[in-house]
Amino acid sequence: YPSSHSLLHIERLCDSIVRSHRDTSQFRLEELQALRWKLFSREEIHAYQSKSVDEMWQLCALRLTEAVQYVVEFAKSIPGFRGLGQNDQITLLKTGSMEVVLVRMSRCFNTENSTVFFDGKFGSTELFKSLGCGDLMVAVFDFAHRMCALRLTEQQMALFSSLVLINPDCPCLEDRGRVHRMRRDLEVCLSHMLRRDNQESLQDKLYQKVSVLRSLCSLHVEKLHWFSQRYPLTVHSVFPPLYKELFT
Ligand SMILES: CNC(=O)[C@@H]1CCCN1C(=O)c1ccc(Cl)c(COc2cccc3c(C(F)(F)F)cc(C)nc23)c1Cl
Repeated sequence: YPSSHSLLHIERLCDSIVRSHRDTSQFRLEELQALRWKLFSREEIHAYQSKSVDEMWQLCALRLTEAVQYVVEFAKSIPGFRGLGQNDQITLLKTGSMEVVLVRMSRCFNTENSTVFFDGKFGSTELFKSLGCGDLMVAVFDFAHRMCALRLTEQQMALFSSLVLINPDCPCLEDRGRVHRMRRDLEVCLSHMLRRDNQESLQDKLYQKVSVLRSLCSLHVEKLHWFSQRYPLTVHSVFPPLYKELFT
C-alpha cells in the first residue's frame, strides 16, 4: 500500500470513504428523521418484553448481522482494504465491525427521549428487558448518547468509522505495516477534514471514543459468549453464519 501524502491523494481518499459510507449506511438520515417519533405502543413493548431470552437474542442477532453486512461492504470499499490478505481483512472485521455498528447506531438514536431505531420504530432500553443483559443495553445507549453529543457530520462519521476499522493494533495481523500505512493516511484525512471544518478540537475526542469502543466491544463479546453458553443450539443453528464467523 503505497502511502503518499499529496493533498490530491488525501482529498481523493476522503471523498471515496465519504461516498462509500453514504452508500452503505443502511438507513438514510432523512428516513430516520421522518420515523423518529414513531414509538412503540405499550402493547408492542409488552410483546417484546414477553419474548423468551433466546427469541429476543435471535431477533437482535438478525438485525445486528444485517448491520454488519453493510459494514463489511463499507470496509471493502476503503482504498487498500481489498489489497490486504483475506486473513487480515477478517481479523480487522472481527474486532471492528461491531464497533462501527455502534458508531452508526448513534445516527438512529433520539437523544430527546433516549430511544433507538429497532425493528421499524423507536424504543428505549425497556424494549430489550428479556435479553437479560441490562448492563450491555445501558452501555450501548450511553455510548449512542455520547456519540450524538459530538454532533458529527456524515463525512466525519465516515472517516471515524474507517479509523475504527483500520486498526494496526489488532492481534495476529499478518501485514501490520500495510495496515499501519493505511491507518496513517486515514489519520491525515481526518485531521485535514477537521481543519477544513474548523473543528480540530474534535480530534482528541474522537481518538478517546476509539478506546471507549474497544472496551465496550469486549463487553459485547463477553455477553455473546455468555449467551452462546446458555443457548448453544440457538447460536449454532439460528445465528446467521456471518455472525458466527465474526463473533464466536
Ligand atoms: C438503529 N439500529 C441499529 O443500529 C442496530 C444495528 C442495526 C439494527 N439495529 C438494531 O435493530 C438495534 C438497535 C438497538 C439495539 Cl440496543 C439493538 C440490540 O442490541 C444488541 C442486542 C444484543 C446483543 C448485542 C451485542 C452483542 F452482545 F451481541 F455483541 C452488541 C450490540 C452492539 N448490540 C446488541 C439492536 Cl439489534
